[in-house]
Amino acid sequence: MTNVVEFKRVTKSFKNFSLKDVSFSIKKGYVTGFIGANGAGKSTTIKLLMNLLRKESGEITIFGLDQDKHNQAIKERIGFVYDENCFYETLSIRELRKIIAPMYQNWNDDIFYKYIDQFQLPEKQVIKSFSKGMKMKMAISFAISHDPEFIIMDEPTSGLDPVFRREILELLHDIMLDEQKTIFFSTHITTDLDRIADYITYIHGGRILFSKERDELLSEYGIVKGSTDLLDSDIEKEFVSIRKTNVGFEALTSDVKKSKEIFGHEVLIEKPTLDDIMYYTNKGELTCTH
Ligand SMILES: Nc1ncnc2c1ncn2[C@@H]1O[C@H](COP(=O)(O)OP(=O)(O)OP(=O)(O)O)[C@@H](O)[C@H]1O
Repeated sequence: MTNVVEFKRVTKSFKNFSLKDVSFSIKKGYVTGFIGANGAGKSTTIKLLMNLLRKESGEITIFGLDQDKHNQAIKERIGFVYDENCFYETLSIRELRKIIAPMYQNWNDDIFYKYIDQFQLPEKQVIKSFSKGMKMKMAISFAISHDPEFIIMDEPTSGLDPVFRREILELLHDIMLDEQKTIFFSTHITTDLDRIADYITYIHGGRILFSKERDELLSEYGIVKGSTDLLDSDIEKEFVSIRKTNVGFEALTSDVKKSKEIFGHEVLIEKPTLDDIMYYTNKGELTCTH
């Protein structure tokens, strides 16, 4: 399987935060959801990917090309949607199109107007009068009209109501009907990923905790529930993290098979949600590092 992106041991430090040896890849032809808590390093990673920030060490290749040597050629093939609106707000869509379209060799007005019409965006109205949802739809329309093969989005659904979110996810779904396209997007809303993501990359405290196929992740991990009498210190080490209450324990395992071997039918093992995996993994990390 081809990788569109490879991060190899990338580091970047700010005064109070650093990305530490970040390595992961993004598979061609799939949707990868990028999850992590507030301040985990998602936007920083995306800015590094877009070459908007300089890395301190490591290597980033996109389409097999070195990011620094082929910056312009790479940008032609990427559509980028950023969470903060960087469009000039006193312009209208029509005026902005005149500025943005000539920047791309492959700009395609048929694609652009298809989405402007589909989203019912007013072409002549100033952008500052748009709602958050309209701005996001507009940003996506601009980002995909040069027919990019790789689309990167920083929190495209954040702050949008469920109807807008569903529309954005349907648009992403449409884009993915072309099997050559790849999407990488960050989000806090893990239920959005249930609808669309094939792979999940999880960042926590500037480190990638896992980057895996979603179905594989959800079948390897499980929530184990049982009586605390079943636990001892060795068994507890088998879990990512554990929560004890006065009625028993609840824990996340990253190896359902092994938990079944250990406990047999004495526990209940449930399928986790991505939120469960994030919650228990965060908890485990905190237990290990503090
Ligand atoms: N230019 C900068 N200078 C100093 N610190 C920065 C800078 N950019 C980001 N940071 C810090 O790096 C950390 C990670 O920020 P980042 O925006 O990557 O997180 P995030 O995962 O995208 O969070 P959120 O989900 O809240 O948007 C934060 O603590 C932030 O304050």
